[in-house]
Amino acid sequence: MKTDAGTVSPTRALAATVFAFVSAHWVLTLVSALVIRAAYKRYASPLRKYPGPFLASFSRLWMVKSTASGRTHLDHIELHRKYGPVVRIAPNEVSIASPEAARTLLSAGKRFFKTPFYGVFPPPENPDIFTETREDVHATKKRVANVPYSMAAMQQLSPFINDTIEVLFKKIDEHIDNRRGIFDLGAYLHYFAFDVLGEVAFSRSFGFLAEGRDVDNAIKTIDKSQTYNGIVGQVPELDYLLRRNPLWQFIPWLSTKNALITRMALEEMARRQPFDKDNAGLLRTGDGRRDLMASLIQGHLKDPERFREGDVFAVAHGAIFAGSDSTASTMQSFFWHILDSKPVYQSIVREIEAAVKDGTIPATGNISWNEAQNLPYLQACLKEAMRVRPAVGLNITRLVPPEGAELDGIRFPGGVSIAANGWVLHRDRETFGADADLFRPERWLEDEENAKRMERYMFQFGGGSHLCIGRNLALLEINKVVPRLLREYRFELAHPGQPLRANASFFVVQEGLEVYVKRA
Ligand code: HEM
Repeated sequence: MKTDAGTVSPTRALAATVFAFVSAHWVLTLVSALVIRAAYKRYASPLRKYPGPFLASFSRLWMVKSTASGRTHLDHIELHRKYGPVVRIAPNEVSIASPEAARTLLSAGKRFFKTPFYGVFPPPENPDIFTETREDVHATKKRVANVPYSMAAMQQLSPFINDTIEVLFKKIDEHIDNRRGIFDLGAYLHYFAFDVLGEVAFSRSFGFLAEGRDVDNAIKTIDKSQTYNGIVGQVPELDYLLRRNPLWQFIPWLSTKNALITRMALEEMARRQPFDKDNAGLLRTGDGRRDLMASLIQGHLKDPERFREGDVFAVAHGAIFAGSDSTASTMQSFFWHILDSKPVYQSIVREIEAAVKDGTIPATGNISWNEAQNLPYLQACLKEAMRVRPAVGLNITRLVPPEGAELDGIRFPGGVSIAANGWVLHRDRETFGADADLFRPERWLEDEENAKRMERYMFQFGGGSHLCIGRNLALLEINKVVPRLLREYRFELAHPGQPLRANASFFVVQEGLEVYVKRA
């Protein structure tokens, strides 16, 4: 364009030249822009001093790739062995290996808040206790939910667990009586954990045990959804293009709206309407049992403004997602480890037999929580299984508060993400000993003081204000079913020495725990 005087303005001339260059060399321009952006991310960040994979220093691709591989827990162990205690795993994120640092990171009141990773877990429009990232809202919801999740309340749920144990034992007996050979104990423990939660949450069994299969592919659907959450959670903005995109629901195999578990939760919500003080607790059979949904409805009736109807649904429904794969994975790890080592298995069987003989545990029928606590070797094996194979395989990630913070002597700037992975933390040799990689239950029994110290650095249930709300239920369930299985049956691995197949979506979902089983 010409000026009044008929000459071209220098600015316009420059713009025209740049435009012409970009049009002619757009590939080169795009590549250069990406390189500059990557270099900026790599070098301008205060995290540049920390080592890590090259890809991770300028993009989140390393995290996406590692999560998609299903073995991110193992990747993180390798990373820390290679690079040391603080590793840069994304431009704005480091992973830490120090259990002391992790304790501070997860402590209540230190203001390390959840990252947007959690916002990807459904339903984003109505977060539950796990997915809520606003700390004040989370605290309100958790206060209400803490009541039905307390150990006292859980003890009242024992009859639900007992009923489910009976179904499991009937299936094992049928298997033995019909001489069916290899028994997929891992799958049945998975069905058991899901059915217990159906009973506990809605007074309804999902029927996995009774049918001996994944009815309606419900478990697969949850696992697929968790895989999506884990991967997309690494780049949460992508969720707007994918699951939060209105077109997503038209892709039938991706939508979870009609999944068995969601359908059941919705049916139960509808069946219990209208919520009122008289009937909220005692709905199913008039036998006085109060399930989780009933207790949450009571919480809602007490404070309808702060714990809304939608929260009742979200928390009860979320319990199935948070509590089933996690509990199943823990039991599978426990069984695999004790069966993989003949001396360990023999010690545990000896302990159970002696406990029956001296009346510590009953010879038949249910075993109570308190009775199971009197089996120290079994308890040590359980703790050790949760140490070497914690059920959560992905990182637990928190944001450093804006003013920055110190973790185990290292100062981190505000706004960066800090990741802690249980598989890494639980292998810390200073805390757990030079043989921390090994499954060795005796470490919990050798020295009481040391056992207490190790206990402080166990993260299988997370920590601080986000400590797992379902841990009492999970531990109760495990302590009721595991000693009873060990008392009544004898197991042998069908494929000795073959490790479990493990895929970390959020939880480490495991397969391959196949055994020969006979009556004790
Ligand atoms: C052995 C079984 C279980 C393990 C290993 C486990 C593990 C964990 C871990 C590590 C966290 C913290 C996650 C984080 O901060 O990112 C967590 C949180 C949570 N878990 Fe569990 N869990 C188990 C069973 C259950 C059960 C049975 C339920 C419910 C019925 C449950 C419900 C929850 C909820 C709602 C949260 C979020 C707590 C919060 O943020 O305040 N979990 N769990």
